[in-house]
Amino acid sequence: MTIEYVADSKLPMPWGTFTMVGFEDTETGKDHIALVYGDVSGDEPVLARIHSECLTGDALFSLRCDCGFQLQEALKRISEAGRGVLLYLRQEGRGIGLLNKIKAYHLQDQGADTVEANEQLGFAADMRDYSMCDPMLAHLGIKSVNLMTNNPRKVAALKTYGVNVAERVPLQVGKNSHNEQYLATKMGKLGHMMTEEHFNKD
Ligand SMILES: Nc1nc2c(ncn2[C@@H]2O[C@H](COP(=O)(O)OP(=O)(O)OP(=O)(O)O)[C@@H](O)[C@H]2O)c(=O)[nH]1
Ligand SMILES: [Zn+2]
Repeated sequence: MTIEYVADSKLPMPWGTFTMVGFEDTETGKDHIALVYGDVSGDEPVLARIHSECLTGDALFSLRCDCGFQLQEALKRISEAGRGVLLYLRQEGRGIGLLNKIKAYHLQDQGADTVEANEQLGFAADMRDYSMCDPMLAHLGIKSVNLMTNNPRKVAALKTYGVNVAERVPLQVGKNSHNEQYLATKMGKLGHMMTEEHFNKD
């Protein structure tokens, strides 16, 4: 994995003006971005979201998942905290790509759950790679993070790639009648930590 900084610019958003930093993985040609808010230098852990691309949820308002809601909530919390970072990783569909995710959704329309659908297509339940995160954070001068996620396996994977996760911060938003089953499968089969009380509060 070779991550190279390419360019940065301002990105005004509804929650404030972030700095968008573009990186390229020169081995795969994939691009990834960091959205940085405030001063993220120093020893104090930085509030962070490591978000995997979900075109349908993040950009197209899909209610099949919770991704878009989590993206917005994370950006809002970062701006409220005054400092933070969101890494937006281009690994759509837990790493299987957009077209395979549509195939997986088709299987889910016929009754499979999110894990079974991946398996029926010949993929593991989660094909994501987090090796780009530590070099991206290092480039930004971030030493440790308080990570917004419900996924303890993501925390464990990040630690094996050298990311210093000081704390896991729950990020439960966006539950609706279309994604109830999907969220239940994430809890039952993928180990996500979510509680009814948390959803009720959001
Ligand atoms: N293969 C597949 N990918 C999906 C599906 N629904 C969402 N995704 C992808 O899942 C990724 C987000 O992962 P999630 O499992 O929702 O959540 P997480 O990032 O592991 O955990 P959190 O940090 O708590 O959000 C994005 O890349 C989505 O495109 C699905 O049904 N099948
Ligand atoms: Zn999604």
